[in-house]
Amino acid sequence: MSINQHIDHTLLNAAATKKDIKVLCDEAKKYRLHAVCVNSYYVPLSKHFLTMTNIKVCATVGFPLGAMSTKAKVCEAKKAVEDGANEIDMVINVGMLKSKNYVAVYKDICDVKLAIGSTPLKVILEISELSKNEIIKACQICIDAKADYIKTSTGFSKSGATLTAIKMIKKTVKDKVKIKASGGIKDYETALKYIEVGADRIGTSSGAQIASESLLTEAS
Ligand SMILES: O=C[C@H](O)COP(=O)(O)O
Repeated sequence: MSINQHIDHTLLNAAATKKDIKVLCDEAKKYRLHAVCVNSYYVPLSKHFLTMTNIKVCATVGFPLGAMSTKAKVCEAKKAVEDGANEIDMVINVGMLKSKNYVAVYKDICDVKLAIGSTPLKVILEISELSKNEIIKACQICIDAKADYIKTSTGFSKSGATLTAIKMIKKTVKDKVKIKASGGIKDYETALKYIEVGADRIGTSSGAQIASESLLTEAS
């Protein structure tokens, strides 16, 4: 499979306009990317721009802090799926993980999972905020909660994905949960490295750039 089918082309800035979402969707169509990833408000508009294509729409939930009530996340996730979202990217309750309230973290994920049925659920850990042990604990909770993907980062914290973290996550989850590397992945070469160490999906605001570089590389 070429790299374009691993890419969630992402636009999550608060100031993103309808025009910006159209550009995002047009780029996803041009390069036949796997999905666009947008804030949940923009799901209907993205579905509209992607009509008659098989490009998925991922909606973020509890983004970017993950610090709201589980009920609020459930409500946002349900509405996004009703609006046509094909995948949900939710942020864990980072504060509860760091407080060792693992039941709250688990329940937060389980309740969203239950609310969205068979829609794939990606759980964002925000690894830049976590120690190595906290990342491993979060991975184990994601396995127990039957998350479909572990996603490293929101792209809104001090740093994003690292190859070291992906290797550690892969070692912990093996093939039980897929991995989405995200945050700071800006070029084709870097994206490939993430796939080589175990990422199944790349979340990036540089999806068009990466896909265009991959075409140039294949052509040369
Ligand atoms: O969800 C993915 C991230 O927001 C993308 O991060 P990025 O803007 O650093 O590419």
